[in-house]
Amino acid sequence: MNDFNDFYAEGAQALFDRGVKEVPRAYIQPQHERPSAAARLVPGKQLPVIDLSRFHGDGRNQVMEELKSACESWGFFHLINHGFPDSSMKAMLEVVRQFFELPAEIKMRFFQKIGTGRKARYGLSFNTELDRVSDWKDFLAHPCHPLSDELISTWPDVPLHYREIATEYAKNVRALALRLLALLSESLGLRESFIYEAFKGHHQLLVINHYPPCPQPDLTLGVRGHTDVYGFTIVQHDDVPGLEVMKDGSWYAVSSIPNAFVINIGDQLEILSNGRYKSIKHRAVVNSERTRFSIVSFYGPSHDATIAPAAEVIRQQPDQKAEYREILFEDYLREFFSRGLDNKFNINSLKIKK
Ligand SMILES: O=C(O)CCC(=O)C(=O)O
Ligand SMILES: [Fe+2]
Repeated sequence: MNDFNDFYAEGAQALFDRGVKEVPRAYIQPQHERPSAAARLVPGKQLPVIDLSRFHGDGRNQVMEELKSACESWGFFHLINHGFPDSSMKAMLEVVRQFFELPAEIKMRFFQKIGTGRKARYGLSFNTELDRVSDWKDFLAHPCHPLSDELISTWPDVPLHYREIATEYAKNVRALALRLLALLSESLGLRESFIYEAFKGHHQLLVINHYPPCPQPDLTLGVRGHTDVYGFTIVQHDDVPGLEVMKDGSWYAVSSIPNAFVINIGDQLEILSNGRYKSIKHRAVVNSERTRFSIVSFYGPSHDATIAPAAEVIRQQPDQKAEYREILFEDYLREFFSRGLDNKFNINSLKIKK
């Protein structure tokens, strides 16, 4: 085994626990990807904030406009007053902390080198066989829909209340996701149930990212720049900064608002909206002081759904032409998971050439 693989198997948490003072070679990003070599970090500018409670009142039209504009320009927004129980957010973060504190041999019971989106997975990098540079993180991922005893029995049985708390969290995420689906449909001028139906059986994948402190945070990344492949993403952060969003060629650091979620548009909604809504590149940087967690729920089509630009959206556009080819979501996911993070499958391959 070369040292690349040695370090790979070890993972960021183990390196941190061992007290390494230098980031091993396998974690060092090429110059142009490093946080310090990146485009300016633009201070002050912030993601739009959408207040979900205002959809019920007088401000509805205005908030709908804000939602539309956030999805068109940023592809990202903070969501506040979302009705998601605070107790469920707190309990999830706590049980997740406990999971990552478990001894490595217990977490490794769930270890898989490559993801499929179908099985519970403890991972040390996106694709342990193909990534040329590893992420400074470890993570736990598992599907959450359709929720059944059989599905839940495939989730980690440790810590003690993990399954119970994650079940509650998954139900709350789904309830929020269904509200967002209706609002996003309406914001595109589609009937309320349009995206709900387009996603067919629906898929919901939970990914919990754990970023231990890093001795040389300028050399590595928690997650390299990527777009999310599902419909949209619902992210719960703790209070440690790290998420950065690419806009107009610059990286913007996203602040954390207590009890808010960060929502972002994924590739499938970019396709369905014929490019009106943007699946924006983002990444996570790490720091030398504090452990950071993000609890990420990907929501989107079931594997057997075919995603295509919506005819009604195309009709509203000046060119009135589909910009993307349709694709079976299973094929999209297969491409995505079969590559390393360095060579990630890209939505551009579906763009119709003019
Ligand atoms: O940790 C974060 O804030 C972002 C993680 C992320 O982008 C992802 O898991 O897709
Ligand atoms: Fe992401």
